[in-house]
Amino acid sequence: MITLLQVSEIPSLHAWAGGDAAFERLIDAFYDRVEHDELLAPLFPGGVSTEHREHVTAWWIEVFGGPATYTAGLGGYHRMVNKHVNLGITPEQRFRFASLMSLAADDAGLPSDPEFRAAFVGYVEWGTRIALANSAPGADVVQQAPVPHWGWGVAPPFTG
Ligand code: HEM
Repeated sequence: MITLLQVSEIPSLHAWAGGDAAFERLIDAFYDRVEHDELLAPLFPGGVSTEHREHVTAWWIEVFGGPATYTAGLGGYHRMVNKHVNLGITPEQRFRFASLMSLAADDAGLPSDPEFRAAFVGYVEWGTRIALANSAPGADVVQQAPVPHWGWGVAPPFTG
């Protein structure tokens, strides 16, 4: 028998993933892979700093429904978007970035259920395509927007 959750009972993706600690593991695992990747490492000369890892972790936590620390303390969407301006990300780099994110989710022991991973890769696909577009030289970049709040999409968590 299938149990349907009331909308108010559906956990955030942040809670389902395991809270802040899960995103810290995810982003560390991701950048550990980036540092050894021939396509992505050149974007981070000298390696990926602890500060960068912490900032990106805060972004992901906020997007997935945790505390809004990136907006409150780091500069929000405006800061993030300007970090990508003029990077000139190639389609190959975008695809590698998205692929390493999925592998890092396994490395970090994030939930592997189909619903969570569908939402996860949905955000990765969306975010990397926006980063690619914004990074093109001369791109018309939207400077101010709320940090997105990602959700479960069409498939809320399966509880049996
Ligand atoms: C879901 C997609 C993405 C998210 C959520 C994301 C998130 C972020 C955030 C939050 C920052 C700023 C960190 C800070 O505040 O200091 C950042 C910087 C950066 N991102 Fe992304 N990013 C994405 C896609 C990409 C892609 C596809 C690439 C390249 C292949 C990329 C390369 C970089 C680089 C090189 C920086 C550092 C720039 C600098 O400090 O000068 N990002 N990213």
